[in-house]
Parts: sequence; C-alpha cells; structure tokens
Amino acid sequence: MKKPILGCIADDFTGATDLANNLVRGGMRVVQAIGVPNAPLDEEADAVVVALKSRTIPAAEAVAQTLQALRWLQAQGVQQVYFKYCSTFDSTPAGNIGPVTEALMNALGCDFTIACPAFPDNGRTVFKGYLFVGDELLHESGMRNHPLTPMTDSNLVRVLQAQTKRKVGLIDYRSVARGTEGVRERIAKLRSEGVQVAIVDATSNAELVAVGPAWADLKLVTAGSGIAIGLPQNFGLREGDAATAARLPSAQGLRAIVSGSCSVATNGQVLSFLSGGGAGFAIDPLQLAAGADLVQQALDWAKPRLAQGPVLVYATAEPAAVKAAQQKIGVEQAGALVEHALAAIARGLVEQGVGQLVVAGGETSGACVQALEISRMRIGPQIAPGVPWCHARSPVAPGGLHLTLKSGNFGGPGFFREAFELLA
Ligand SMILES: Nc1ncnc2c1ncn2[C@@H]1O[C@H](COP(=O)(O)OP(=O)(O)OP(=O)(O)O)[C@@H](O)[C@H]1O
Ligand SMILES: O=C(O)[C@@H](O)C(=O)CO
Repeated sequence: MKKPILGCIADDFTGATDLANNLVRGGMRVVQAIGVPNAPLDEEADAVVVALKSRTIPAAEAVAQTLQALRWLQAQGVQQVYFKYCSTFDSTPAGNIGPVTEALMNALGCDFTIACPAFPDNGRTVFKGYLFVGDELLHESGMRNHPLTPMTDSNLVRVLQAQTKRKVGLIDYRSVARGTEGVRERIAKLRSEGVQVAIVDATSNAELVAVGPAWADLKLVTAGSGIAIGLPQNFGLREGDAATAARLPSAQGLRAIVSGSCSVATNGQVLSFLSGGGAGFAIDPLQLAAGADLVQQALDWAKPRLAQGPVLVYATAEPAAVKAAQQKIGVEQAGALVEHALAAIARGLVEQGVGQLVVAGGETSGACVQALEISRMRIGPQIAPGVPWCHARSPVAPGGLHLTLKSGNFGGPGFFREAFELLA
C-alpha cells in the first residue's frame, strides 16, 4: 500500500476538515483521523490529517498530544509535517501556536519553518506581517472579543514572538511577488540573521500556488489551510486530480442539520433555511437547564418530517439571547448542556436513518463526532470554501455516513440547501 506523503496535525475538528478540503482541491486523496489512531492506517491516502482539540487547552497538554500525533504520522512514513491552526491565528501569549511549533521543530530536528494563516478564499490575508479578516485588521475584527483567544494585535511577527524563544521574521510581499526564487532568497537571508520561524505575506490563491515549491524542502510547515493549495504540486499531484481525489461513495439515507454555532454566518444560514420553508426545531438552553427532555422531543418531532426533506435542529441564537442564557446558567453550563443535547440528537437522527448530516460549529462538531463514535473520515467535494462533505465510518451507521462539519464563520446564507444539492 502506498504510504501517505503529507502528515497533518490540526488543532480543532472543523479546522482539520478545512485543511483536508484544500488538500483535496490540490489533487490529494485525504483521510482525517479523529484523535490519534491506535492502529496503522489501513487505506490508501496521499495525506492524513489528525484532528485534535488542542487550540485552547494548556500549552503543555497541546504539546503532548501533538507529539503523540507526530509519532503516529512518522510511523505511517510521512515525508513532510503540516501543523494547522486557525486562519485568525487564535492563540494567546501562552500559546498554543508558538509552543506547539517549537516542540515540532525540536522533535523533527528542524531549524526553519513558516507560519502563514492566510486563507484568501475566506478573506484572511497577510500583508507586511499584518493579518486582515476581510477588510478589517485582525484586532479590529470580531476576533478582538473572542472569549478564549481575543486577538488584540494584528502584527503576527509580534504575536508569535511573544509565544516562542525562536526568532521570528517575515517573508514579505516583495519576496512573495517574486515567486519561489524570491522566497528562497528571503529564507536564506532570514536564516543568516538567525530567524527560525517566518510569517509569510499572502493575499491571493495565485501567490500561494506560485510560492508552494519554496516549501518543498521544509520538514515542517505551520499555517491555516490556505497554503495547502500550493503543496500537492510538490508531490507531483495537480488540481486536475481533484475530481478523483474527492470521490466519495454515493449518498444514501435521510437528511438533517444540527446547528450549535451562534456566529453571524450560522444565524444567517438558519434564518435562510427556515424562511425558505425548511422544518426547524429550536433547542432552548434554559429549558434544558430546567430538565426538559428536548432530545426526545426533537427526535419525536423529526421522525414524521424526515421523509419530506432535510430537518434542522438548532440552538443557534442571536447574541442577546445567548448572553441572556449565559447570565442565567453560566457560559460553560449553557455550552455544555447544548452540546450534549445536540450530540444526542445527532446520534438519534442517524439511528432514525439519517445518512447525510450537516453539523454547524466547531465545539458542536466535536461533540457530535464523539457521540457518533467516528474515528475516521474520507474527504470529498467542497460545499463552500473551507467546508467539504466527508464520508465517515460509524458504528451507528453501519453503511457509512455523509457528514459535513462547518466552521461557525464559513459558508454563505444558502449553505444548508447547497450542501444537500451538491450530494444529490
Ligand atoms: N442558545 C445558546 N445559548 C448559549 N450557548 C449556546 C447556544 N447555542 C449554542 N451554544 C453554545 O455555543 C457554543 C458554540 O460553539 P461552536 O464552536 O459550536 O460554534 P462556533 O464558535 O460558531 O464555531 P467555530 O468554533 O467553528 O468558529 C457551543 O458550546 C454551543 O453549545
Ligand atoms: O482556519 C480556519 O479559519 C478554520 O479552519 C478553523 O480553524 C475554524 O476553527
């Protein structure tokens, strides 16, 4: 069996499918493991993505989990390692991007790597080392209010330098504009100055593809999912191979959406689905806290409706409603109650014959994937930038399950319907 050539470690589940999606677009066949597998890979793939939930856990734990993933990937024979974090560089001075990068560099005996969260398809661009989210600088975007990783500085050289002892520098837009040669020259210069990690400017897919060959010699790359579109070419794979790489078994079963994301994008998607006549059941955290059995109620509600088309079960709410619930029952308690209920509902829906399931929200996805006992997924076609369909093995769905894990911020208003249209 051909060994995977690229080994990836992602710091959350939806981020992992985002990365896998871009590798597939570049022509790679990709398998995603949920957590570090305890057995060797038994199917053919060009790249493997190990999905961790290590973004906001204590840095020492993130390092330990990452190194365990690295050892498993090395045992599968990978030639290059890719550490995937968020395109908004979600982290704090304590980590985890810096400490994990350092630990990987130490373990791989690597004295130079890059750090590039750019993801132009979703409006994340880096210019002169400053990260933009759409037209706003990172620290002026909604990320400044993130509950766990508030991003208050857009200068990534400064942000990363605060997290690592290794010297951080910049491969700036002038070098990137000169393509692979320009970048190679810049790397040589930075190395001579003692720089070991370089932020990379990038504002377009064309740039990411053009400079991809410059990363071929690096044992480790660290990035969002953007640079993935330029990597497959280094292994002789091309965009033209993407249709084959993205092939999944044909879709079967009933269709459902489970949404626990409260982002602006997801609120718009839920509204669009409901106002277009879609059937929806709302989960209220206050009722959950009061002991209502909303899981059973939602499943009873869904049963007669599933045959008519996709059903939506959602806790998605506007910021004021979320805040009100959080004030009454606490942020963590509200989150945990909702996640637990949505995960049980996802499992119940699959037991009722759902074979095509959309899950919205990173934490929600983690909870659903666990409830469905999914350990591995193959990555299929892209629904929207950063969001592919996947085909998962699950003991709850012996014939396999088509599943998509949507990052809160990703997808346009019509995402839910577009997702099912793509499979049909
Ligand atoms: N109505 C609600 N009130 C309070 N908390 C809620 C409500 N609905 C969902 N939640 C919780 O909010 C959190 C949403 O996080 P999640 O990661 O799923 O979405 P996201 O942050 O939009 O996605 P991503 O991490 O991909 O950006 C979950 O813990 C969920 O349980
Ligand atoms: O890079 C991104 O923005 C996403 O893949 C992500 O990591 C969401 O949590």
